[in-house]
This record gives sequence, structure tokens and C-alpha cells, in this order.
Amino acid sequence: MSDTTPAQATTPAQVLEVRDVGKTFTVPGKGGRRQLRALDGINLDLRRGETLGLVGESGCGKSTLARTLMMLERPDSGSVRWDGTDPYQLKGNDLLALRRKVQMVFQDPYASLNNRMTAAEIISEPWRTHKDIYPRKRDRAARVRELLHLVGLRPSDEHRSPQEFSGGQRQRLGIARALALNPEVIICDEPVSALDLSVQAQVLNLLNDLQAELDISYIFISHDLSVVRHVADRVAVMYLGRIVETGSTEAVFDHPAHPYTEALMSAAPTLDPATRRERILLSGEVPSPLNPPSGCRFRTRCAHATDICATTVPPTVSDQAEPGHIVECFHPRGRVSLGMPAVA
Ligand SMILES: Nc1ncnc2c1ncn2[C@@H]1O[C@H](COP(=O)(O)OP(=O)(O)OP(=O)(O)O)[C@@H](O)[C@H]1O
Repeated sequence: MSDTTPAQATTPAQVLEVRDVGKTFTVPGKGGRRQLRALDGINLDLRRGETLGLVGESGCGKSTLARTLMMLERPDSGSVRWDGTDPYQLKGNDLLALRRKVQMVFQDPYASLNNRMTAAEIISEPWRTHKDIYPRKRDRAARVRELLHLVGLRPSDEHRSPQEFSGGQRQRLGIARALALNPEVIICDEPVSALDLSVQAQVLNLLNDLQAELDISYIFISHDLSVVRHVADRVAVMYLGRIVETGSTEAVFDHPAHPYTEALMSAAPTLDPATRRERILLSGEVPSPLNPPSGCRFRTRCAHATDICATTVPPTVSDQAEPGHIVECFHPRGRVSLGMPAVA
């Protein structure tokens, strides 16, 4: 989330700029077809070499956002710019070249890799579409072995199939496949949640090492707040199709400003007694995106909601705990609220 204006705000250090992106699905319902607003006014920036953690409850729109950034879903409003370029203005080879910039690592390394293929075939599959990247067979074979080495597998593993690998090794193979097109950004969708704890740490370390070596940016989607705290430089918190808070990992975890983030963080495990808080229990379920609440989407579960929250979309408040810490709320925590006199 950002309060900067579009396009011109793109700096060389910024690889992705998302402005006011909306996505509505038409779904069948009892009384006819209904509109499901999965993304509503999403603003997001991603800088080169950083990890942006994306958190929020199931169904809040994380996967839809990831698919939109991967250009698998077309937003019905707003803009997505990769290195300042709108992918929907491109065609043919230009579009293909842009598509390389962003790749994905999936949650389940068992389901996402084809057991009938060898590791070498899996890694080289993207080159069938992107033919110009390694046109010579010899270069492809060498690059496969390089990529296996880069992710901590043995070059001789190229002939093995995914079912011969452990879960951690499979995820390493998934990462090698994502790296095959030399992307600038990798969207990691719950990349370690299917793995044992000890293996999780190894895969997270690998992602970290690759970032340092290749200057890749990650969008890291996870339910696991302790993992996000460990890997992310910045965090974006989603609720019912909107990003309600963004900021540095320290600001969002230690000084959450949105009542929703505050509740999420109060449930996150912490080793530091200074940051330990009383757990805030959220009442009720996430409302349906088929019928979202008016005004602030979180208000039906918010202990601090007042009348204005029901009638008006909350303002974006910048520089909450520090510069770049942004919250969308009438009553941000830890600060005098907007629109109303001070809140408890
Ligand atoms: N292709 C689709 N057609 C209709 N509705 C969809 C489609 N894809 C997603 N949705 C709906 O959009 C909303 C957001 O879903 P999405 O999968 O993006 O959430 P999520 O935060 O990734 O959830 P999870 O963590 O469970 O994967 C949900 O209400 C979902 O049912």
C-alpha cells in the first residue's frame, strides 16, 4: 500500500508497482449470478532484492493477487507495472520476455512436480516456451546441472524423478525450475508449509542465499507468522480483498496499527517477553466477499469500530510507526485516531 501517485513514482529500485487493482469473479448463486470481489483497490510496491511477506486469513485474496501478478488473471481495474511496464500493453516476444521476470514456487512440492518427468526435464520445461534463452542443447544441459548445484542438489540428480526425492529435495527442485528463466521476482506461495520443521529452515536458508547471490525479490505468502517474521523485510496484511497495513517487518509485528493486524500479531508466537502481548480473539467469521460490509471491511469484527467505520471507506494513514508504515483505518492503534476524537 502506498499513497504515492501512479507511474511516475516508479524508481529504478522498484521492480513491481500495483495500483488500485480490483478483481471480480462472477459466480453462480441461488438468485442468479453474483459478483465476488476478490481484490478491491490493491496497492503494492516491491523493491529489488527485498522480501515482501503477504499475510491474511484463508480466502482473503492472496492467491488471486499472486495469480494476477503472474498475469494468469487479468485485473478488471487498476494497473500492474513490472519495471514500469504494463504487461497488458505488450504482445508476442515482448510479453514473453516480461513473463520471465516473475516465476512461482508452490506450496506442495508433491503435487506441483510431474513424477513422469526427470529433474532435468522439469527444470528445462520452461525453455520449451522461452526458446531463445538457451537455444543450444549443450548450454541447456550445462545450465540444468548448474541450477541443481545452485539449489543444493547433485548434478547427477538430473536423471531422477521427483518421487525419488524427499520433500525438501522436491522443493529445491521446484525452486530450480522457478530459477530456470532467471526471474527478477519469485512468488513463493506457502513454500515451506508442507515440509517438516527442520527441512523448512533449510529451504528458507536456501531462498535467503539465492536472494543474496542473485538479487531476486520475493513475495512470500504464508499463514505462518513466525516464518514471515524470519524471512520478510516488509509485510503486507490482507483482509477481505484489501491490503489494510504495510510496513517494515519490525513496524508491522512490533507496532501493528490496524486492529486486524494487532489481533493477528497477538496470536503470533514470540520469544521476546518485551513484545509478548495478550491474545486478542477476533469475534465471528470473515464475512463473505459476495456481501462485504460497507465502509471498513473489518468493522464487523473490530472492537474499536465506530459509526463512521460503517459508512465510509477508511483513509490511508502514512508513516504510522515509521516512514513507509501505512495503515487503512479510522482508528489506528498507537496513535490519535482520524475522523473521531481519541479512541481507547
Ligand atoms: N476462479 C475463481 N472463481 C470464483 N471465485 C474465486 C476464484 N478464485 C478465487 N475465488 C474466490 O476469491 C476469494 C479469494 O480467494 P483466494 O484463493 O485468492 O484467497 P486466499 O487468501 O489465497 O485463500 P487460501 O489461503 O485459502 O488459498 C475467495 O472467496 C474465493 O472463493
